[in-house]
Amino acid sequence: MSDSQFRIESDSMGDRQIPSSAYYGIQTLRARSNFAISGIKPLPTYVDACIIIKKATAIVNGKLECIPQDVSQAIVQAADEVLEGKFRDQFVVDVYQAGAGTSHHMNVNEVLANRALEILGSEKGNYKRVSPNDHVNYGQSTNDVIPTAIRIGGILALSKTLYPALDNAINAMEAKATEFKDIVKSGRTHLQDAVPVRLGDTFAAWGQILKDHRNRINAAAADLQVLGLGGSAAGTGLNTHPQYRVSAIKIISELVNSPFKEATHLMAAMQSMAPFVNVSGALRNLAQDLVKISHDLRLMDSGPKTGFKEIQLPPVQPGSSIMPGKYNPVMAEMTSMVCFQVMGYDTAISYAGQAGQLELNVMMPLIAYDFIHSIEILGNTLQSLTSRCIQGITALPERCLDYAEASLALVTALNPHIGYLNAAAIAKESMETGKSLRQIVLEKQLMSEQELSEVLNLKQMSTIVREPRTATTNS
Ligand SMILES: N[C@@H](CC(=O)O)C(=O)O
Repeated sequence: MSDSQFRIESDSMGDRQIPSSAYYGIQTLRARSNFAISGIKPLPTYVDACIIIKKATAIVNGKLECIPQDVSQAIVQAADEVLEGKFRDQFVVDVYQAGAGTSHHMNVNEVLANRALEILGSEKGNYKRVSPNDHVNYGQSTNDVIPTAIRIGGILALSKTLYPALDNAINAMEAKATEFKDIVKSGRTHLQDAVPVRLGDTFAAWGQILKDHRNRINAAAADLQVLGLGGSAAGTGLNTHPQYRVSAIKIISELVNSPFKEATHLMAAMQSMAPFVNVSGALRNLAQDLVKISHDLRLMDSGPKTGFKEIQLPPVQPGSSIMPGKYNPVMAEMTSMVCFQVMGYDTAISYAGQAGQLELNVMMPLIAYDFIHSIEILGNTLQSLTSRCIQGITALPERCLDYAEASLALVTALNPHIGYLNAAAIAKESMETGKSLRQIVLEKQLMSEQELSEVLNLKQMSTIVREPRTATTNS
């Protein structure tokens, strides 16, 4: 390549050739060659969060005359361009990188500085005019910017991806609860026949489970609103203007449209990863119940000829490369796998979360990726599961009723009338002789026909007991 394809940049370690077209600079270049680890680049939401911080700090540092006005404006314009989706291929440092995230942070500083230089009519790399460290990073350190960016990234991912997906999933479950409210099916506990339930209530319960998780996640996420920006390198705020912190956080709140506030103690906000561990725990909790739900969907859909087949999941693609006409519960299978990944991320986040030392936790790049990715893949999964599976589920009411009627656990309803031991003997005889519960009870003259019909009423048995009904019964 000819020299014009490169510019020379220098740092404390010497000179390096940088491709002329690149907006990143020498620190990014070094990090890129040091960390050829996973090939995974920073998540766009994480880049957004970092750029939002840089935009807010450039505005405030300009107003406070810590950096020149024109430089401030050019950085803000550069930040806006990145937020619009430009220069995204310039964020190139591997997820597994320098502790604390200094490499990604410098990548952000360099891209903004070089684009700001262009906006001001200067050459990329002319860092005397706009410096990644002295201007874009004025009053900041990786150590306060990155924990702030993870918080903002978490809030962005929750509000754009996970919350809407959870709300859709909850609505879909509630719609199915209404649609299937009269369908009686056999309950199963220990995977053995149990007393009857309603298919609608199965979906209503899942809706409630998801609602409870949304509340848990939302409660845990309150901690993400507390920012330690302004602490700079060690939480003391060295090199920051006294009015910078409050103003920057105010602007961030406006940009994200979410009410952030200052940390009570900047060192605490820098050292402790507890907010991420806490939200990640809530995500893990959701993932665990989602695994349960997706496994239930697979069981209830199993068949078509040799399984439960109480419900039909909508076929979305041919299931087999060799078995023709087979449709597999692929959306539920995918859901389980994503949930296992979320649980894995939570384990990694908890290891990283306890690995802080003295003023800093340097494991933040891992936390940033795993935390934001967890939220996003859970959100995307729920969105796809809802639209491609839950909303299209149909029921097979006769199949459900057949199982419910065949269940020996129906005998449970006889307990209050003939006692547990008599009921157990009837169930045993029914199992051994193939006679129906009804036939045996009548043969033994334990109850009248009319009494039996009232007690062995599957609709009644599967209706959830609620306060008014209890009150009527008691009165
Ligand atoms: N993480 C760096 C500081 C920085 O990049 O701002 C350190 O403490 O060495």
